[in-house]
Amino acid sequence: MTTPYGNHQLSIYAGGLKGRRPDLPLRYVDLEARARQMLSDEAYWYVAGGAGESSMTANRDAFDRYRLVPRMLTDISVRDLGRTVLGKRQPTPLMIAPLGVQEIIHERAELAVAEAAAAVDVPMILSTVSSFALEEVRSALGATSGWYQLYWPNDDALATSLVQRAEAAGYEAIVITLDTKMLAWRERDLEGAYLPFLQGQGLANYFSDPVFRAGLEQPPEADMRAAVKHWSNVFAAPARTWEDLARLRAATDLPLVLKGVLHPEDALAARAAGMDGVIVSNHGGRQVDGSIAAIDALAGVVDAVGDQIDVLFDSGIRRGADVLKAIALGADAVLVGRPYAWGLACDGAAGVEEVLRRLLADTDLSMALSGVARLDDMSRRSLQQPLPAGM
Ligand SMILES: Cc1cc2nc3c(=O)[nH]c(=O)nc-3n(C[C@H](O)[C@H](O)[C@H](O)COP(=O)(O)O)c2cc1C
Ligand SMILES: CCCCC(=O)C(=O)O
Repeated sequence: MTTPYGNHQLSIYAGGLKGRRPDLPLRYVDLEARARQMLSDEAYWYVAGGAGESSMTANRDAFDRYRLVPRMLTDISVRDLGRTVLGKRQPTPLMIAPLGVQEIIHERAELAVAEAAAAVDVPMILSTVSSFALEEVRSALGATSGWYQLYWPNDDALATSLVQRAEAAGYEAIVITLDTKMLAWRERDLEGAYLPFLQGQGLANYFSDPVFRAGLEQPPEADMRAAVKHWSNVFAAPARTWEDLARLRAATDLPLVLKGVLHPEDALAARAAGMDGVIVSNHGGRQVDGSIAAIDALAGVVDAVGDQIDVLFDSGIRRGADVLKAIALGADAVLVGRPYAWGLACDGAAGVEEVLRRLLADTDLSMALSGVARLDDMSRRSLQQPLPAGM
């Protein structure tokens, strides 16, 4: 994608102003506040909350300790935000992060997000715990790429079924999320006694799966409680170790990407297990509170495996400079999470689309004003070493 709002000051401001609607504030904090008005307290806190506050806050504070060092008098009149991910060129560095159970945010949930992703041609990673079945969401994406995020169930036949359904539907890669063998101690959700899955929300992929259904005495439509109980038994497998990846590797020809990698040695283990990529992420501070800020883990993982497998990044991307910093440190692409959830809450597909367009415009302008014309030319030379905490 080149120059979303052109090069002339008037067209840049006209482009930005076009999107300036009272129901979709421009600043992140205002957007989140507006979304909060649209949501129940429980749903808002489910999205906004973490496991405690420490790692969520650290994700943002750490970004501020990396500083761009702009260069002057380079030709930035024609720009390219494109990146190559898993061997395929995409027009922007953004991908849609898998966020589960989106029906608590908007009734059209992942279908609305898929339409927005298609409008901006940003590939979407669909969660296993989605509110619409993976086949329907794939259709809503049109020609835009989709990846399928697997919560690796405690039943090999179900895992194989989900992965093969994703492959048949046209998803181009499988993301295996490793950091959620169980949900963390999340005080906000515990306070509200809130777990939407227990009402059957976010379980469309399971309820439509023949292997899952075969494990039930009655279909979910006839006995929801039993179906939810079965889901909680099969959702995850705490005993799984690196050796088990071989069975998933054998179940599909699609590229496999591990999400939730923070330690360079885990990145090396991923490569040794034949994985095609990793996503450096602390799940937006929702799992191990007190874990390293995700951006602080990125350089170590890139240095360990970045020349051999793809390294993606999420957890704390809010504005253009964040995208640039992650790419400069060596990420091939970045996943956008909570910001699009707020766009979805405020205005469905149109809200998500607008949030993505604004983030791209900011990324384009910040890149250009840093003196870089092609995102592929961002490197650690554009960054100051991180400042010590508290500076
Ligand atoms: C409401 C919500 C639901 C999420 N659900 C999933 C999920 O189903 N699968 C997954 O791999 N990650 C899930 N995540 C984590 C995101 O994919 C991503 O790692 C995180 O949102 C990044 O942090 P940020 O949104 O603060 O940038 C979820 C995050 C949120 C906020
Ligand atoms: C049981 C799946 C949880 C979804 C998720 O990953 C999250 O809420 O962070």
